[in-house]
Amino acid sequence: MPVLYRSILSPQLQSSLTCRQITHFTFNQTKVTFSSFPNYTKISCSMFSIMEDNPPLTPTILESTEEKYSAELDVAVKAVQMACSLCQRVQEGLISKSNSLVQSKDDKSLVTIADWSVQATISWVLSESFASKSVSIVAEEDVEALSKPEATVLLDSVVQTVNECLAEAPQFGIKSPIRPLQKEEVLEAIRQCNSTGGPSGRFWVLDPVDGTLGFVRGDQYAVALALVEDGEVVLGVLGCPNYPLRKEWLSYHNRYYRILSKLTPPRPDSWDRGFVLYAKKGSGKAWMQPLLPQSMKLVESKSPRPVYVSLVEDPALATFCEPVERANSSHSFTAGLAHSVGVRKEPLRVYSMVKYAAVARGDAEIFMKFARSGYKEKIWDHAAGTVIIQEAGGVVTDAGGQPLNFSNGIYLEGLDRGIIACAGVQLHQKIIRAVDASWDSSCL
Ligand SMILES: Nc1ncnc2c1ncn2[C@@H]1O[C@H](COP(=O)(O)OS(=O)(=O)O)[C@@H](OP(=O)(O)O)[C@H]1O
Ligand SMILES: [Mg+2]
Ligand SMILES: [Mg+2]
Ligand SMILES: [Mg+2]
Repeated sequence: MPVLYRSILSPQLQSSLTCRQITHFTFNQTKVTFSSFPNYTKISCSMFSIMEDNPPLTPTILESTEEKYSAELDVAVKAVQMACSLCQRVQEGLISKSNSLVQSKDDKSLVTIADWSVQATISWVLSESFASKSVSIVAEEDVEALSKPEATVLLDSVVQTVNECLAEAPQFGIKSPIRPLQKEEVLEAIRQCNSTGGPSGRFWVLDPVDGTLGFVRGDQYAVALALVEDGEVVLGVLGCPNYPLRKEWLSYHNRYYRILSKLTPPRPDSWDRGFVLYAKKGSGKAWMQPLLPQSMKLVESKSPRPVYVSLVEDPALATFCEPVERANSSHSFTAGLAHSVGVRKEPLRVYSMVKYAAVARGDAEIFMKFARSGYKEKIWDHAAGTVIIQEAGGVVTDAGGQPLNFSNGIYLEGLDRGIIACAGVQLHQKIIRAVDASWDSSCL
């Protein structure tokens, strides 16, 4: 059994080390590094013991990552909190009024004023907060449709929505602009998110509204922001404004359960309805913060708390989640996989990266996505969720067991077949083996 010598860790880490955190180190003879989970080099608690004596050879002393990226994480969480508030307002408006503010893009997917407004707002906040460093952002939306002469009403709505949100910024600890942003400034903020990523340097990755279909249906959606440095996701922030009090509600359509179910609807101020999850790579922790702004009365109950993946290893007790739309992931293939590994529960079909949140929080054990051949997964659909699950103790790879590659532009280049995220290594290995066994006979 390999031995992890406590003395080779920095003093700060020595004192804060817990069993769960140790799963976040990788080990080879003389060096312990924070996990990037290359293949299966991750070692789990059961695979080594902790010794208090001197290390065998001259070890590398680990530095704490506590300080690094703290300023970025702080701003990112606040920006996502603001974005969640913006989205809640727009979603209520969409459901109660009209659909005129929902547009179809060239690929027939949807975009709404919330998508553009969140992108503009977060872009503005990041640029203002890190003015000294040039801020590079990869994001989903562009200004093409918004800049057309016939899009004046749409653009006006976006400008208004952005300004309403920025006016509330101080409640989230962010400075408002000195005057409302003009149309051209809003367009510029959206346009500025034109980075194409890559293997070196630092860039933010933003999906302003992930699961736009869920959003317009009054259901689940997420705001996802990540920071990538030298090809690695170092921060992930995931806002899930509609995440319900009880996990069973995740699979219900919001309006459906509001109208038809006898279940008590989630209270707007309750801890579990809506939150922001976040994690810093290598910290061994993922955190959940309820939605702000904080009501003064609830300040104490609104401090962040850690989340952990589920400890369930028995497939029969595991829940797997997947996209709602068959067009986005093969339900029949995942049903076959689930059956062959012994998963017996019905799949939890949920829009957006809320699926990553469900695994990170321990509400589900597995997330699988197998898009049709030819579809290339985008980095903004996975970056934030990946680091959050990993830091909460889980595993995220492609179907070949390789880590997702965020270093090659806007797509997850080289992705082998699909994405598999699991609470634990054992479940993950079982699914990877099942994919290999059934892939050739699948029609994917
Ligand atoms: N054909 C196809 N195959 C796979 N994936 C696709 C496809 N088309 C789009 N997308 C991306 O899927 C994102 C939505 O994923 P979801 O998990 O929310 O899907 S689902 O609506 O629950 O079915 C969605 O993110 P948003 O556009 O941010 O909503 C897209 O980036
Ligand atoms: Mg989209
Ligand atoms: Mg998306
Ligand atoms: Mg989106």
